[in-house]
Amino acid sequence: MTARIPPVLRPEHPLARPLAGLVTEFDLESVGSLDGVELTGVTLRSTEVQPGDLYVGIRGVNSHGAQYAKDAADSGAVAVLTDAEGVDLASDSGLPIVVVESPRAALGDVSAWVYRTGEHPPLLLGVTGTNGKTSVSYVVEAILKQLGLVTGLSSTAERHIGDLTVVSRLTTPEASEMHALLARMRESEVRAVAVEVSAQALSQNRVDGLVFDVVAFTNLSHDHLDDYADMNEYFEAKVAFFDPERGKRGVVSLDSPWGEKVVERSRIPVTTVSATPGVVGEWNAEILEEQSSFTRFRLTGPEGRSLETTVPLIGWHMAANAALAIVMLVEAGFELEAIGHALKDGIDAYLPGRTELVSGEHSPAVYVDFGHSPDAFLNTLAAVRKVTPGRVIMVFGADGDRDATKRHEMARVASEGSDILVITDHHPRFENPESIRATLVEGAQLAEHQAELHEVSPPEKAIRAAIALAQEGDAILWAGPGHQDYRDIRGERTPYSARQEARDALVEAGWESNESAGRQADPRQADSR
Ligand SMILES: CC(=O)N[C@H]1[C@@H](OP(=O)(O)OP(=O)(O)OC[C@H]2O[C@@H](n3ccc(=O)[nH]c3=O)[C@H](O)[C@@H]2O)O[C@H](CO)[C@@H](O)[C@@H]1O[C@H](C)C(=O)N[C@@H](C)C(=O)N[C@H](CCC(=O)O)C(=O)O
Ligand SMILES: Nc1ncnc2c1ncn2[C@@H]1O[C@H](COP(=O)(O)OP(=O)(O)OP(=O)(O)O)[C@@H](O)[C@H]1O
Repeated sequence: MTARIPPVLRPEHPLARPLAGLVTEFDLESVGSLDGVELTGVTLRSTEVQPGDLYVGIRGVNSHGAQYAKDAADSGAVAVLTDAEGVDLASDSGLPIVVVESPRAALGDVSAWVYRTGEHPPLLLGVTGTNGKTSVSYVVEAILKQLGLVTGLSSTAERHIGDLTVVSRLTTPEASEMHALLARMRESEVRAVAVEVSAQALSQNRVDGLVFDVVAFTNLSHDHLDDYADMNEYFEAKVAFFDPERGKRGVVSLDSPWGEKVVERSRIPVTTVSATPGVVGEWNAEILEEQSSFTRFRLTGPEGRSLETTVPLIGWHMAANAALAIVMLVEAGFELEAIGHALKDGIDAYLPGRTELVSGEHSPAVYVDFGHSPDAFLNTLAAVRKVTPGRVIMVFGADGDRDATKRHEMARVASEGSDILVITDHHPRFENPESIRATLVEGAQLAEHQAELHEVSPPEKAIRAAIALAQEGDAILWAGPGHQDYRDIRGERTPYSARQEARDALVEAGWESNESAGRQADPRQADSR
C-alpha cells in the first residue's frame, strides 16, 4: 500500500479572471487567441490541473514542464505560461501560450493576480531558519487563537484553515499553491496566517507575491548542504527573507552566531531576541522551570516590560521558539499586556511530532521528534536529559538521498548525549540502508563519550529493542520521523507512523494497556484527504 499524497487546498468558489487582463496587466507576450479565455486557477503540475487552470511550464531538474502542456489541456487547462524554450514544447496543446523570461519568477505575482490574494491580505507572519520553524509557526498560530483570531498555518507538518487540518507535502508550497491556500483561507475568514519558509522556498520563488508583516529567523546550523554549496550559500538563501520585497519588519534570534549576521545584512527594521545566557538581545528569555510536559520562561523586553508563561514542550530551545513567536506578535502590533493576559494559563499549542511524549505515566518516557540535524539532536538530547532521572536512550536513522555530510556529526552528537544509542533506518529512498547505518556507526565511534551502541533494522524492531532495554525512569528519544505518516523506500511512500509504532511497542512490552496507549494517541488528528 502507498500512502496518499496530500491534496493542494484551493478556493472552493474561485472567481474567474480574463487571460487578456493578465497579459495587459503584466505587459506580456502571447501566442494564440486570448479571446474569452477565463482563468480560475494556476498550477505547475499537469497531474493536478483543474478545469479553468493556467498551466505553468517550468524547466525543472528532470524535465521541462511545458512538455506536459498537452496533458494539462486534456485535463481542462485553458492556457499555458512558459518560457521561450517551452513555447515549442507546449504548442501541441492547442492552448494560448503566454511567454515570460522565467516562469518560476513570474509564478508568485501571476498567482496573486489570479487568486486576488493581494487584495485585503491577512496578517502574514513568516519564519525561517534551520531548526524551530515548525515550532515557532505553531506557537504563533496558537497565541493568535488565544487572542481570539481565526487563523491559518502553513508548515512542514500540516496546513490549517481555521479548524480544518490537512497534512503537508513540502515545507513551503510552490507559489501557485501558496496563493490558492491563501484564497481558500479568505473564504474561511482567516485573519492571520503563520507560514514556515524554507531556504528552498526563498531560492525557488515560493513566497513571491507576498509581503509578510513580520519575518523571523530562528538559527542556522549544518543542514541542506546537498542543495547549497556551503554554509555561506545556505545563509544567503535565508537572509534574502529580510528584504523589503518580502517583509516589513523582522525578528532575529541571536541564539546562533548567524543571528548577528542577519541583523547586519537585514534591509528592513529588525529587533532581536535571545534565550542564550550571556547573549543580550532587545528581548531576552530566561528559563524558570523545566518539567517533562512544559517549560516555564520569562520574556523581558525594552523598558523592562515582561511576561511569564509556559510552553507545553521540553527544552530551552522550545522556550526560545515561544519567545521568538511572542516578539513576532508584538512586532505585528499586538500589546504585550494583551498577549500576557491571553497566555496567563500557558501557551495552548499541540505540535505533532516535536518532542512529542507518546508514553503514559507508568512507563519509560518515549518522545518522538522530527530532529534531523546535529544541532537539533544536541538541544533535544539536552532537554530530555534535564527531565529524565534515569538513562537516555536514543533511536535514530538518517535520511537517504539527503545531505550525507551531516551523518557522522549527527551520530557523534547522538552518542555524546545518550547512554544507549540504537542506530536504525529512516527514509532510505534510493540509498542502501545498510551503508547509511555503517556511516552512522562510524560517526558514533568518533564520539568522546561512547554510548552503548546497537544497530537494529528496521525501525519497528529498533524501537522494540530500545523499549526492551529501558527501565522505569529512563527516557527514549526517537528522532527523525516526527509527525510523518510514511517511510520513503525506493520512491514508495509506505504508510508508517512512528508515534503509533512506539505506542504499540509499549503495549506489547507490557508498559501500557491498549486503553492507556489510546489516551496518548494524537489529540488532534490531521485529515489527509
Ligand atoms: C529538488 C527540488 O526542489 N525539486 C522541486 C522541483 O522538481 P523538479 O525540478 O525535479 O521538477 P521536474 O520533475 O524536472 O519537473 C519539471 C516541472 O514539470 C512538472 N511536471 C513533471 C512531470 C509531469 O508529469 N507533469 C508535470 O507537470 C513538475 O511539476 C515541474 O513543475 O519542482 C517540483 C515542482 O514544483 C517540486 O515539487 C520539487 O520539490 C521536491 C519534491 C523536493 O523534495 N523538494 C525539497 C528539496 C524541498 O523543497 N524541501 C524544502 C525544505 C525542507 C526542510 O526544511 O527540511 C521544502 O520547502 O519542502
Ligand atoms: N530553536 C531551536 N534550536 C535548535 N534546535 C531546535 C530548535 N527548535 C527546534 N529544534 C529541534 O529541531 C527539531 C525540528 O523542529 P522544527 O520542526 O520546529 O524545526 P524546522 O525548522 O521546522 O525543521 P524542518 O525544516 O526540518 O521542518 C525539533 O524537534 C528539535 O529537535
